[in-house]
Amino acid sequence: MIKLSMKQVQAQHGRKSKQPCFVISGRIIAIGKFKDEHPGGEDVMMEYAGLDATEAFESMRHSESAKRKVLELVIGEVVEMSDQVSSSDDDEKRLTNINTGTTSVQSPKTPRSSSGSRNNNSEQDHDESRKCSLQ
Ligand code: HEM
Repeated sequence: MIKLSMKQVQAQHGRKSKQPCFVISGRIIAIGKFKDEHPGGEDVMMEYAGLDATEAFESMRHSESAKRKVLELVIGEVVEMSDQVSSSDDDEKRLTNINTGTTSVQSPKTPRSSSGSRNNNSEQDHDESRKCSLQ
């Protein structure tokens, strides 16, 4: 079972992806195998690739067996990444903000040798925060 945010479903499982999926009731559904057999046609299925198809699915008043079929095609669930972050600790919040910001662009250009002058070597690279992850 994979866990993705809605944005990731959109980015990784859209029409043109290897494994198109849509979401029904928070479940990520692989369209591929079933789309050719779908009594309502392949096109309507692909139209929702990468999107939330819950309303469309419900509005067509699918039968119980159609609903069971949906469950067979589940490959994962949608989680909103921001919900996963523990908010119990102020430090964590701060690190998370850094993570979603621009931390990755710290180039380690601290000249150790050559010029010899260590004057302004403010070693900001000690920043442990980069180890923090959103998972
Ligand atoms: C994995 C998801 C889906 C499954 C397993 C599925 C399955 C089925 C099945 C078994 C039927 C035959 C009638 C029934 O038993 O209810 C059906 C009909 C239909 N489905 Fe889906 N469906 C899915 C998603 C969708 C979506 C997203 C749409 C978009 C609108 C859609 C549109 C339709 C339509 C229009 C029909 C009626 C076809 C007709 O009677 O001519 N289905 N579907």
